[in-house]
Amino acid sequence: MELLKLESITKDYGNGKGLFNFSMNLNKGEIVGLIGINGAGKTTLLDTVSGKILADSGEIFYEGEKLGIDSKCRKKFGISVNPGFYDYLNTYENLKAILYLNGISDKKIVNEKIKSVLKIVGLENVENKKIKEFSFGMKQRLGFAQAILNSGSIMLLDEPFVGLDVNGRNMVKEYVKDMVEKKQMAVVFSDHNLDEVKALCNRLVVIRNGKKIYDGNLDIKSSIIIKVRDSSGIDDSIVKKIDSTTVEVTERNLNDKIKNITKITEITKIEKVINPLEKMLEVNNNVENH
Ligand SMILES: Nc1ncnc2c1ncn2[C@@H]1O[C@H](COP(=O)(O)OP(=O)(O)OP(=O)(O)O)[C@@H](O)[C@H]1O
Repeated sequence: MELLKLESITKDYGNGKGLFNFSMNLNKGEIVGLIGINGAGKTTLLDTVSGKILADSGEIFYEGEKLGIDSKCRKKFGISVNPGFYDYLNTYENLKAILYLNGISDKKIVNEKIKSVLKIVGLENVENKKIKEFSFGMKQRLGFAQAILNSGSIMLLDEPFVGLDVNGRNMVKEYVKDMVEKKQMAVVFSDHNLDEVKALCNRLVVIRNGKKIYDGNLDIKSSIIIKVRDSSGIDDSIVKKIDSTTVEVTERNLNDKIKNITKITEITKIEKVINPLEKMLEVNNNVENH
């Protein structure tokens, strides 16, 4: 079932930076990995959806209902991004503030919820520690605790694994998988690391220069670049012709395709294997560095 639909969201910061005509949907039970290099637009996308920043144009629908693009609307579907902290307050007080903002003030309930979430994120021993004394990894854990307390049917996590040790990363993965399965919620999380993303998500969205360049499953076949004597006679439906002596062949049914090519022309060299996702991120890198 579709929970969220984004239609042509644009947030233009100028100089080609921001988010451009970004559309996607989000269904119950999905864990979407949002991947892109630094500056690709991941945070802008998550902040636009959460209402932290205001988009220039576009539409957001929640369960088919059209919402405005101002932040107040988001409250109704309990979305969470890693929020900021009050540095001079301690762990308990920071989480209490989140619960108060969500209308939960009963002392007993507040206490129970905070104790339970601190146990999940492994911060139960630093309940009274001020955030200004926290390490980066501890802040990431606290950010995840805040996301848990804030989350309703959708959870948005901006680079939740950065700065976390192996235990911390596993804690986030296990919690997310468990919640999505039990509560049928939907999660979108961003990261640069393809392996980390693949280990958690069941759908992948790749963003480059503020635009969506891939949206689909993880089962993306690598392709192989083959140098041939002459590509002119090769059927376009079998391979992708790059130039007169180079073709790109996807790994699926590779042997059959190679047999077909060798019937028509001579293969002179098999050059390299390309993982399309890595290629997308590499190209992105080059573009961003210009
Ligand atoms: N308030 C702003 N004003 C102007 N430009 C901005 C603003 N916020 C972000 N940008 C620019 O928009 C682009 C996208 O930024 P964003 O933070 O969404 O990228 P990101 O994919 O989350 O990057 P990272 O992986 O480094 O967190 C970047 O080039 C960034 O410098």
